[in-house]
Amino acid sequence: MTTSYQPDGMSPLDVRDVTVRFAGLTALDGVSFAVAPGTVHAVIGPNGAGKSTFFNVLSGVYQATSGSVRFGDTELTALPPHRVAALGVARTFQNIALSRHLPVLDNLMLGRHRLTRAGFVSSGLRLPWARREWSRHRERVIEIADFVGLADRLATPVGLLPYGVQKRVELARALCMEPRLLLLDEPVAGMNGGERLDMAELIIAVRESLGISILLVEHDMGMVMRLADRVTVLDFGRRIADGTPEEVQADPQVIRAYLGASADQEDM
Ligand SMILES: Nc1ncnc2c1ncn2[C@@H]1O[C@H](COP(=O)(O)OP(=O)(O)OP(=O)(O)O)[C@@H](O)[C@H]1O
Repeated sequence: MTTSYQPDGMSPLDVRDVTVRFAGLTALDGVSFAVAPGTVHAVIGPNGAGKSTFFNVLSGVYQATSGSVRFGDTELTALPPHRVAALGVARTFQNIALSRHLPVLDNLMLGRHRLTRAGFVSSGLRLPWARREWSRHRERVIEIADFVGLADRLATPVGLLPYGVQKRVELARALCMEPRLLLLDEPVAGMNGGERLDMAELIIAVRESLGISILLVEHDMGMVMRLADRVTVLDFGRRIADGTPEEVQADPQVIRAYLGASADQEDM
């Protein structure tokens, strides 16, 4: 399971030998793995393992010290965040990054911005073509809101919604970018049990109905085991395992590094 990396030639994402160093600290150390199209791939590991650093490299926020990340035919590592987004890589954040005072609909329309011709948000809808474009995008946004179960919340300011519903709005906003790859950073953090199950169902629906590949960083192991087709495990910046949830769960190195760490914490 932890044998050296073999490119399969058809992955939407090929990560090869990615290393990230910050002034003397190696946050990622030669990490390689592949995300197969239309799958949910989880990246897990104890605190400080390098998961967020990896997401930041993928979305263009950090530059890798060395290595390559190919999305289809495109090398992502040298691109700034807006260019990565333009290729169809959308991201949600650990902490909700929405405009709390704006209604759900407006937040979702902002997610559409990169797909517009001249930016209807800034053009103020003065021109007829801008109005037509706005209507077309609004229709699609309403479809997406319906898909994620937000159709009756479109006029509500985001800040007034329960936390679990706000996380749903964030996912919907990412979908409004019509991504090919969705990066979900701890999508159920801070949620109660019912909200977690709802979010798990929604993530499965996104994969099955929309065929979008999903890369997931998540601490909730139950969630990872339920959702992921494949799991990559990091520890101190190194890949220590890569396989199906069952394979990874049974891997002694993973038990020691990750599950062992949480068992220690429970004992404390
Ligand atoms: N901008 C930065 N400058 C310096 N060190 C950093 C920076 N970002 C991350 N690190 C360090 O890199 C290592 C990996 O951190 P990272 O946040 O990627 O881990 P993580 O697996 O996401 O952890 P957590 O589960 O706690 O979010 C840590 O030692 C962290 O302190």
